Amino acid sequence: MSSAFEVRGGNRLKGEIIPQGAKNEALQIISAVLLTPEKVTISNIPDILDVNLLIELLGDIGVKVNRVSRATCEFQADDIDFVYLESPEFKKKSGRLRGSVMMAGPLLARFGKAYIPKPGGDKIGRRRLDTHVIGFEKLGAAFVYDTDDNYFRLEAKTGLKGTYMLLDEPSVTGTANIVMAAVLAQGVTTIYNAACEPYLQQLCKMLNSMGAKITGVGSNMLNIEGVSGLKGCSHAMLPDMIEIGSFIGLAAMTQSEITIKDAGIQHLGVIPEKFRQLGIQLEIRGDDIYIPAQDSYEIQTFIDGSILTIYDNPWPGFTPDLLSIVLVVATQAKGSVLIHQKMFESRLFFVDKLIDMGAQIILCDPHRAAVIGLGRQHQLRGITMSSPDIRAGVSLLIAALSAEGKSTIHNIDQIDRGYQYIDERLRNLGADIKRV
Ligand SMILES: CC(=O)N[C@H]1[C@@H](OP(=O)(O)OP(=O)(O)OC[C@H]2O[C@@H](n3ccc(=O)[nH]c3=O)[C@H](O)[C@@H]2O)O[C@H](CO)[C@@H](O)[C@@H]1O
Ligand SMILES: C=C(OP(=O)(O)O)C(=O)O
Repeated sequence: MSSAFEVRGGNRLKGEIIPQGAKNEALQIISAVLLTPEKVTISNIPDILDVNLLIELLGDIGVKVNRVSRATCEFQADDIDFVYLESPEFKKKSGRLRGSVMMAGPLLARFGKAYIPKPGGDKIGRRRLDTHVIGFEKLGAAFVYDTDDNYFRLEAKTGLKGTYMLLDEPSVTGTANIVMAAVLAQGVTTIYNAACEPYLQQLCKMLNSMGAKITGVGSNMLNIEGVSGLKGCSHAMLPDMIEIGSFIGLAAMTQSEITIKDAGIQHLGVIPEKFRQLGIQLEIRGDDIYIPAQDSYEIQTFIDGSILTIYDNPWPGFTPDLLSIVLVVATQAKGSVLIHQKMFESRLFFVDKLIDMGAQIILCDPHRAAVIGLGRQHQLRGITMSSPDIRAGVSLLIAALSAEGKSTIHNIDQIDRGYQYIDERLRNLGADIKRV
């Protein structure tokens, strides 16, 4: 696969775009197929690197995978290969994505053992697995940590037992992992300070349709009454809220008129409101979001007139995965905003590329960047750059599409791991972008 995008900026885009199925939901849902020997059918699967890699990994460990169409897949986990799970090949491959850690919960629950290699995913700061492992331990599993190759071996010789636990932090993948382990544990598990992103709400909905008994879905206190087995089901992924936020940012930055179709508005939480705080006009039309072409947008201040701060928080707070997008959109707004990325310590360094393009940004420290909007007084300039992580990559792509002249973005595997056919879909809206 080619590894760069060549973009000529400045085109105003126009048209409709349909969001892909949610990447982070897909990684949980596809891991959950390991919980039953029966057939599970999943639809609205995004055709992206991370998800395809997880599906491949499941196939490698013996799950029968039938890709009915690009977006729909049938899985049947009735014959798991534990020898492969301990092999160097598995360690290497599963280390390429973050989502593979969520195979551990289901495997531990159903077979009493699991392995977690050092997970991949974005290099955006420390990403510890303590919440996952301590949660499994509370359910009765023992673990051995191999410090040489960062490998966890987990075992639950006498099965898992339900318990009360208060999580140290509401980890998204950690909560998913513990929930998937607890559904087959003996007795009742209560998880307090649980993450409750729509990804998790969807996972719980799916597990309940398989016969699990989970209550409190959508809150930070989940109650799970263990059952002895789960059956097959069908599940459809929600639209990807991070893609939706990215498209809102794209429309504003390129002064384009775009309709985002079937956006699953009721699941977007504060996302539309954060873009409105940047002065962007959005109209909710049924389940679509219409963004009119806007010559300018002005960042709001707080009620007392002080400078706006946009920061991340666990759901229902604003997702950290959209802060890079908000930051890039602010570079062309009127006014100023402080972007505070609380969760990750290395996610803002990409601003040096935006500064090279002519944006006015002060990186205060690794977590905070002050953006002084250009208010369209001049355009950003195209440059050659490399995408450090998935969301910074898309933010740079948005900057390039709004910039004067040619930009080249390298390391676009980072973008492809989360955004389906992005170049083709942007070309359909009128963007000048090609893979080189
Ligand atoms: C595959 C997947 O689903 N990835 C998502 C998942 O990653 P993931 O599940 O890995 O992220 P976690 O929720 O575990 O936490 C992310 C980081 O934030 C820190 N943290 C977390 C909670 C908190 O209250 N305070 C805090 O500082 C953690 O220490 C960690 O460094 O959730 C992240 C946080 O929404 C998203 O960025 C990732 O896109
Ligand atoms: C950080 C992200 O992904 P991952 O957790 O897979 O690295 C993301 O989706 O923005």
